[in-house]
Amino acid sequence: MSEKTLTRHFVDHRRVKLVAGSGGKGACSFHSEPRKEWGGPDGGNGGDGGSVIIKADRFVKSLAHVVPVYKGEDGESGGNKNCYGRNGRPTYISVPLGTIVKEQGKTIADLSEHGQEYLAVFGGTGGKGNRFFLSNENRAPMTATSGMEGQERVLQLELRTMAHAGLVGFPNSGKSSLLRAISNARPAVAAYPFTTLNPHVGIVKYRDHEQVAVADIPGIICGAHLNRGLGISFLRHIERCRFLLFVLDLSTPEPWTQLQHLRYELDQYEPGLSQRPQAIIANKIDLPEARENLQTLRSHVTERVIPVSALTGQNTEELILHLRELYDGFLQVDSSGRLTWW
Ligand SMILES: Nc1nc2c(ncn2[C@@H]2O[C@H](COP(=O)(O)OP(=O)(O)OP(=O)(O)O)[C@@H](O)[C@H]2O)c(=O)[nH]1
Ligand SMILES: [Mg+2]
Repeated sequence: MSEKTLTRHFVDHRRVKLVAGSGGKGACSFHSEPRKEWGGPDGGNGGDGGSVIIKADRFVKSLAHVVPVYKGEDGESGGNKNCYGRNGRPTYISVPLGTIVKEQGKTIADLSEHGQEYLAVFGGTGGKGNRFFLSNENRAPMTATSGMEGQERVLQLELRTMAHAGLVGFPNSGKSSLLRAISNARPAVAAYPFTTLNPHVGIVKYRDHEQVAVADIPGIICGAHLNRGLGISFLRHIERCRFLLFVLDLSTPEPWTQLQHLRYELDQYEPGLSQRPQAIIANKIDLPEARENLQTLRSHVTERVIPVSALTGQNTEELILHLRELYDGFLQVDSSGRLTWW
């Protein structure tokens, strides 16, 4: 599948209506000779309706296949000879890891582990057959109830890419080129802004088999929080990143002002987001004008600046090593000793 096709089919939010299955009807029947000792009511209960369950699946990468309405399977009606109706089977909606389930804007589930499930709507209970109503007072009940309706809900699904580090930068600063240079990911690269429309995650592999996931997201411009460019809604994809890699195009005049703008836009999305542990990547160091800007950039910022060329691969080792330092530093901070990221 070409990059363009992938782009078109990537969906990171969906609104879904879920209706669980209704319970089956209880049966009303008698075996022969009612009112005699050996006769009597034998209508079985209806089966319960099937629930609808949202399940995280690491092989699913987008919400594109999620349809607007899901209807759970209804329970079967009960039958004579006290036969119970079959329960409706549960309906599963497979979603990518990192999917948040929201109801009226409030988060109600966060599916971040493979196989994790959220039972979104319960199926209706099956109706009772007339056998259920048999009592000493009433030896020939004629009552059978219908099953209950399944629960109904409208939910929003939102995908938040899960990566340890997020690449943040202006369009054309070389984020995708950098991801290609340091990882196995192959996002599109082109000399026009907003080439990247969807997040891509690349895995940086180390000799000791440790793996660090890095997310490339669309470029941000001044006023993105006012919906300029592609806006900032896709910043949801770096919300979970533990550290940020600001990618600056060092060949542009005053690249440090880019950094200020980026931080401002990040904080508009979520106050304090720009303060995550970070490194500044000064890209395009292969260009002469970039080399001139490097010293001035260093004098403008206190954070570590790593000059690289995503195009030639120059100094990408330093970036890869620093990424590992950030990653190891985070693991030490996590006093629980569990390698939990999200
Ligand atoms: N000379 C030079 N050009 C680079 C370097 N890195 C990227 N480029 C070029 O810059 C242009 C943009 O690169 P991309 O990697 O697509 O930039 P991006 O930041 O992902 O852009 P958007 O997806 O639009 O946000 C391409 O023409 C790249 O070939 C570099 O280190 N040196
Ligand atoms: Mg890109």
